[in-house]
Amino acid sequence: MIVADRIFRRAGGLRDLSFALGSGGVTAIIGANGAGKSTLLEILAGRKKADAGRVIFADREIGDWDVRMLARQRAFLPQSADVAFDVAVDDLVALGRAPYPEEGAAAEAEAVEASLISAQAGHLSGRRYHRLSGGERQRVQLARALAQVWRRNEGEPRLLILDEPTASLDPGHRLSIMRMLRGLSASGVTVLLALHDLNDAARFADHVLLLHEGRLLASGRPYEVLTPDLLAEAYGAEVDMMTAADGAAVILFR
Ligand SMILES: Nc1ncnc2c1ncn2[C@@H]1O[C@H](COP(=O)(O)OP(=O)(O)OP(=O)(O)O)[C@@H](O)[C@H]1O
Repeated sequence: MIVADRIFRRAGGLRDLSFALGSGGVTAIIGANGAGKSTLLEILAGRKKADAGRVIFADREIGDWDVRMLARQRAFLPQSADVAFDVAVDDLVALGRAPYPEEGAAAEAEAVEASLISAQAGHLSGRRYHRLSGGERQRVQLARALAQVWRRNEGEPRLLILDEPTASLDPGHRLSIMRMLRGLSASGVTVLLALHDLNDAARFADHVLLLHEGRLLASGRPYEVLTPDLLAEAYGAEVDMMTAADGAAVILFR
């Protein structure tokens, strides 16, 4: 679905990053502050250019995509998505439907409502965005990204790129959103997200990419990447690994 081939970018510090991700599944990009996660996601989304290397999305170089066609197949939620003007929640989420100008009002309303519900924000319909809390805003922004790739029929290849989508959420909402993203990935949507919560990466990701100082330090299944040695190298702190009652790995930094 998406291939990064020897990505190099000076501003962002990325050095020789290569990997390939198939369709579906959840991939978590982890790493310390400044490791290059946001820069990498923006390059993969086609919003920033690499100085060298290529990104191939669905068999075509990302820069060769028609802008509207790309917007229908991949959505990107930046780390600090916000809006400068006052706007109604539903209108903000409806911006995600901009790549579908042929769509009627009823279909747009259906997409907006479904996306708000998926993002645990259905009850925020009708509110003004600027009167919401930080976590509520983050869920509405996520709904906008979901609306962008929303389909009545599942199965089409789609890519959702999310930069720390749960950073402002309380534990209950965080878990609900991670479960929802897993469900989406099971229906064929490829989910690629930057995460700081390594326990969520352990529990919900199929694949983990560990960045360290702009390089790919490790890539693989969570149990292959989330090891004490690799985490100590990437984060500069010792970790204890435990196992939760449901068998999930629990990572505790000392
Ligand atoms: N436009 C830019 N020009 C110069 N340096 C940049 C630019 N954008 C990012 N950087 C630098 O590149 C490095 C990687 O930044 P990036 O935002 O990708 O890190 P990150 O892994 O997402 O960090 P965080 O966990 O703090 O969000 C940082 O040192 C940052 O200061």
